Amino acid sequence: MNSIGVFGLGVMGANLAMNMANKNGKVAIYNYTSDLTDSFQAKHQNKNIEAHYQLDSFINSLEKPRKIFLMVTAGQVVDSVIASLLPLLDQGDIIMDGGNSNFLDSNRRYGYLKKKGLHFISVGVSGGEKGALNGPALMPSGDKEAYQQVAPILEKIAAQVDGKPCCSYLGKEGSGHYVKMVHNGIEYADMQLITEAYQFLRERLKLDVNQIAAIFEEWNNGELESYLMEITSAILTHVDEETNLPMVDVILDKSAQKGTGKWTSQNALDIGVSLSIITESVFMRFLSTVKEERMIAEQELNGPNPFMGAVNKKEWIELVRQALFMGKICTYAQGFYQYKQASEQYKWELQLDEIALIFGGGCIIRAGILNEISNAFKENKELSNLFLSPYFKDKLNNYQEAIRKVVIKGMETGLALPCFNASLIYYDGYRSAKSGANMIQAQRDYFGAHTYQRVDKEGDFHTIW
Ligand SMILES: NC(=O)C1=CN([C@@H]2O[C@H](COP(=O)(O)OP(=O)(O)OC[C@H]3O[C@@H](n4cnc5c(N)ncnc54)[C@H](OP(=O)(O)O)[C@@H]3O)[C@@H](O)[C@H]2O)C=CC1
Ligand SMILES: O=C(CO)[C@H](O)[C@H](O)COP(=O)(O)O
Repeated sequence: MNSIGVFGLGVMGANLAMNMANKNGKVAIYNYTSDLTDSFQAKHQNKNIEAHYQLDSFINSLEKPRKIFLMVTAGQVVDSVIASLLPLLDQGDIIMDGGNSNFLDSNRRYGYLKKKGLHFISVGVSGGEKGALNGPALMPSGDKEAYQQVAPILEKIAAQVDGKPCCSYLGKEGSGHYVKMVHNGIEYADMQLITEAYQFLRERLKLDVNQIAAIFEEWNNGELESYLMEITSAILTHVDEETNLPMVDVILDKSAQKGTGKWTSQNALDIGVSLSIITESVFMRFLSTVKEERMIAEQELNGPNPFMGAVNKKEWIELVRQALFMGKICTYAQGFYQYKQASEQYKWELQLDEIALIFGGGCIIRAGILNEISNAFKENKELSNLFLSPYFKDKLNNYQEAIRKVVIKGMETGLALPCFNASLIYYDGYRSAKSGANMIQAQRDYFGAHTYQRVDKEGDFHTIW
């Protein structure tokens, strides 16, 4: 009998199946069309893998309680796959969904399958195809007792950091997919921040791609160390074989997205938290898609002189480095604040230090900073915002001037740096004891009798203006 079945042999499913077979033992595989099963068989010979072309033989080949790992396109496909499995399953069997499913769908599926006596485990997976094969970060949630039955498999296939798996039980319902969703939001913002640093170095300091690659490589040896930094440096040195140009210059500047960043922003609006940096990164992807309009607008609309003139490049490179690190801190502060609020509102009891540890290896946003984040939440379980932990407070106080200079220079020279900008606005907004909201309240009361609170006494008040 096989200890687990993988349903879905696309990019991720095929690699996860190989990972499971290499590290865990016997794995059954199935894909709803035979093509991917055939190509998997042609590509891999692994004695631990048993391919099935019929759904019932796939299911019947599994040890009970059956453990089925779905790695299919997110959305309606997951529902239709679950519907096809239901007649073949017994009470106590476990379905895991490893796709980037919306956590609201996962909450619904969890409740629906529970009523049928089945367990549903949301498993956020990060690491791309290489991670899936060699060790991804895994974010599982659902019933803890069900998780304990699959933990030996998941924790073995996950990335390992300092002998610990980047996988641990996160909470109830679809919280695992929620954690993965915000992970992706952070991923969007981190990518955009790195892109803004790159644009500043290239378009304002006039450095070439190889110089920037070397700078990013150097930064990657310090506090900015991360997988995304590492791959950006590698991307910059990659040359297109057809044109001999830097690959990055050959790629059309329109970015796609599958939706997880947008969901993160939508959820921030739903639960009422400030998520300006991730949201800007989503908006920039939208804006990037109107390439044709942007090309016309460049001819039609005025901007300032884009040249910085004679400047000390070394000094500016260091300012950009500090601005990038500060942007990262602000992004994580917002993302982890969102986790905290969601955990309270949805009653999930998410452990923020544990989430940061899971992100430490295998996943796309893995980075040195995550150790510091984990420490900050471990040292103070009540910490509301990373900004107030000693390590990050110190960094912000030291780097706020740098990001200010970079943002101002971007504005002065007409270079849009939305995530740097949003980071600084969040920082300045958060550290202001006095906001402008008293004026907003006065305006609301003036036109709508919405009432306001006073600074000098308790209660709700209304003025006849
Ligand atoms: N690629 C990545 O880096 C990551 C992807 N993910 C998530 O993992 C999931 C899978 O992604 P990935 O492997 O990249 O995607 P692929 O497009 O490579 O694979 C999709 C899989 O879903 C199957 N599928 C599609 N429609 C149906 C259907 N109607 N019924 C049954 N099966 C169906 C496909 O089978 P067929 O081809 O035969 O139609 C295929 O096996 C997605 O949710 C994705 O968001 C998560 C982390 C990283
Ligand atoms: O989950 C992932 C990485 O963590 C997937 O690669 C996802 O597709 C990335 O998001 P998008 O396609 O929207 O850029």
